[in-house]
Formats: sequence, structure tokens, C-alpha cells
Amino acid sequence: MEKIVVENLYKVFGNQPGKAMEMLKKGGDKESILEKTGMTVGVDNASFSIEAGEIFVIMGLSGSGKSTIVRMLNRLIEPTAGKVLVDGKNVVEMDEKELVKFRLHNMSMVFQSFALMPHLSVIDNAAFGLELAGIEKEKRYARAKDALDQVGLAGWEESYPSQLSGGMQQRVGLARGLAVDPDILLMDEAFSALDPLIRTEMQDELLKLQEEQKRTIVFISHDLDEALRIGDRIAIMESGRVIQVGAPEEILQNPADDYVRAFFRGVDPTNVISSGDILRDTHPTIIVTKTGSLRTAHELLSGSDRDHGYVLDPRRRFLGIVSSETLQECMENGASDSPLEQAFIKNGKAVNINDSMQDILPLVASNSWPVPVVDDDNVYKGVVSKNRFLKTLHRAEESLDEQVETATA
Ligand SMILES: Nc1ncnc2c1ncn2[C@@H]1O[C@H](COP(=O)(O)OP(=O)(O)OP(=O)(O)O)[C@@H](O)[C@H]1O
Repeated sequence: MEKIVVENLYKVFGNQPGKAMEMLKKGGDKESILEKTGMTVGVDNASFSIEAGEIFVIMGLSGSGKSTIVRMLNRLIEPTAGKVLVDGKNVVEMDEKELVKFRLHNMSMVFQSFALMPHLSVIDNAAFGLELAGIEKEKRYARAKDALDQVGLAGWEESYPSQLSGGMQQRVGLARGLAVDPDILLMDEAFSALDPLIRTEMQDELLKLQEEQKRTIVFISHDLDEALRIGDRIAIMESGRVIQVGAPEEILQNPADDYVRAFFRGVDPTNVISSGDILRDTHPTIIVTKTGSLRTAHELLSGSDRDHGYVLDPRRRFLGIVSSETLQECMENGASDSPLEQAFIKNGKAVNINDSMQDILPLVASNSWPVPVVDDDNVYKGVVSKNRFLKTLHRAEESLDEQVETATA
């Protein structure tokens, strides 16, 4: 379900945006417009949508328009043109009163600078948004306390920001965002000021919270590792334009242009592409019923052109792998009516749909059968064959080669 839809959104900074808009619509670019009019194009015709419950990362070089776009979502920056629909309602058309309510209840923002007030205690800082929302003291303290607990700061309520480390201060910033219990959280380089270890810790914290609460999170980052780690989808911006939007593995496999490719330089595709991204559902599966026996499996498999079959229960949960060879042997030994389990291949393991190519490599490489893939409930989703694995790798490498060629040209 779409939570936020951005349609033809523009921001021109300066006192004559009309002139710059005209030039933009005629195909003018940011540099020439600045030169001719003195206006700065912040965002140029951005259109994309963000799904409810996803972490949507906006990436791009400094000055590409990330902060401007995110601040137009809650109108901290007024758009020059375009629409921002949140649950179908156009934020751009909200009057002042609606907007205040919307910011207080639906969309909170966490900043890189933490933006804590030094003279207020941790709990007062966390409760700040609630105070603005006019929530009574007892209730706001209870909610702020709950938010501080969520980010691991129980016991620090009465301390002051100066007594906390940078990582803890950012946790307070996050707690303040969470305390208003918004459906949408905007995070502007929220973890960039933290040292790498604490940064990873905060990313984990965010992912953990997200698993429990499923908010829609728009996260600005200029760091690819961070984007890959936390992003369900990534939007890449250049000179005010949104160049590409997609899941990390989609972008990695099909980068829109050299700018995008350059962002992904040095990324190991086997870390990003998961078994779920490359599986195929073409292999024979044998569904076990109460009468499931060696004989039925043998008949099923010998009627196909495959060497291996995947045995599932009636709810398609994965039970094991059988090979036509083992089944044949069992038949010859007169065990045709024995339970199918007897013919399971010993190391016939399945991998999880979220496992990366790197995780599944040993299993794919060491077995003659395509590796079965299951979801978290052990339900069979398909297989990854050696061939498919190598083809994917080859394609990703080709895209990296192109990048090297461009760089050296
Ligand atoms: N208030 C402003 N007045 C004039 N120009 C501005 C203003 N705010 C931003 N800009 C310009 O708009 C463009 C986009 O800036 P923005 O801050 O959105 O980029 P960014 O990708 O977030 O950069 P960074 O990573 O450095 O924060 C830049 O060219 C910037 O100079």
C-alpha cells in the first residue's frame, strides 16, 4: 500500500522561481539556470512513491537535493510546484492548522545534529514534541519514558544531554521522534555524526524497532553501506533529480547510468543479492500426502526430465530432497511402499529466502542439485541452480566492468 506519493515535485530557491520553472520545463539544467537567473534548483520534477512500512533511503552526493526533498514532505520547505500525498491527502494544500496537527501526529523528524535542548533533561527532551502537541504532563512523561525504554535509555531520564555520549544523544533524538508515535519517521542523516561502531549499533536498533512497529521511514544517507543495510528501497538523486528508485539488488543489477554505477563501486554483489532474488520455481516438487510413498515419488520424478525432486507437505513446507537415483535403488530393493523419508538425501538442506548469495555459495557449489529456498515459515519458494547463480554473478560483474571502462575512458 502506498503511504506517500510524490508527484512532479519542484523546489527552486530564489525570488523568481517562475522564470527558473519555465526553463526547467524546457529542459534547462541546474547549472545553466543558476548561471542565467541566479536561482538554485533544489529539486527538479521528482516523482516516486513510498510503501507503508518500508525504509526508503534517499541517497546522492552533497547538494543533490536530499534534504530539500525530505523537508518538502512535511513542508519545512515549501514546494514550488507539485504534490505530496500522504494517505491520499495532499500536504501541499493543507492550511496552517492542518499542517501543525499533521506534523505533530503523523510525521516526525530526527536530525543529524540531534537538536537536543541542553537545559532540558533527557525525559523533557524526549517529551518535547508531545508538549507542543498539548498532551498533558502525566501522559507525555509516560509516553516519553516508553520511547526512552525502546531505544535502550531506561534509567537516564533525569540526566542532561551533556552527560551523554554522542550515540546516547542520538538515541534521545530518536526517542523524541518515536514518542509522538508517528506513522512516518523522517530521518535526515540521523546517524552520520556517530562513530562507525555506534552507527552500526543504531542501525540495528532501528531495524529492531522497525520489525516490531513497522513505521514508514524516509532516511537520508550519503553512505552506501548504510543504505544497503537498512533500506528496503533506495532512491538515488543527482542535481535535484531522482535518477533511479529500486531495491538495492535491482539497482545493483540494472544501474540506470554511470552516476548510479559509481555509487555502487566496490559493492560485492554477493552480499546484496539474496537467494529470494534469483530463485526459480521450475523444479519438480513432490507433495506428500498421507499416502506419499517411494513409488509415487519415483513415478513423479521419472516422468520429468530432472534428477532431483523436492518433497513438501500439503502446506508446501519443505521436508527434504530425493534423487531419481536413490529412488530407483530403493525401488530395486523392494522398498517401494516405504515412507518417502527413507530416500531423503542426507545433506539436502534448504536455504532461507533472505540469505545472501555469499551465504548460499558453499551449498550451491558443493551439491549437484539446485538448492531449495524456503521462507521464514519453511514454505518452499523455489530453487537456485549453479547456472542461475553464475549468470547473476556474471551480469553484476559485467555492470561493474562497464563502470571501470567508463572510468578509464
Ligand atoms: N535555503 C536555500 N537557499 C538556496 N539554496 C539552497 C537552500 N537550501 C538548499 N539549497 C540548494 O539546493 C540544492 C540541494 O540542497 P540540499 O541541501 O537539499 O542537498 P543535499 O543532497 O541534502 O546535500 P547535503 O548532503 O550536503 O546535505 C543545493 O544546490 C543547495 O545549495
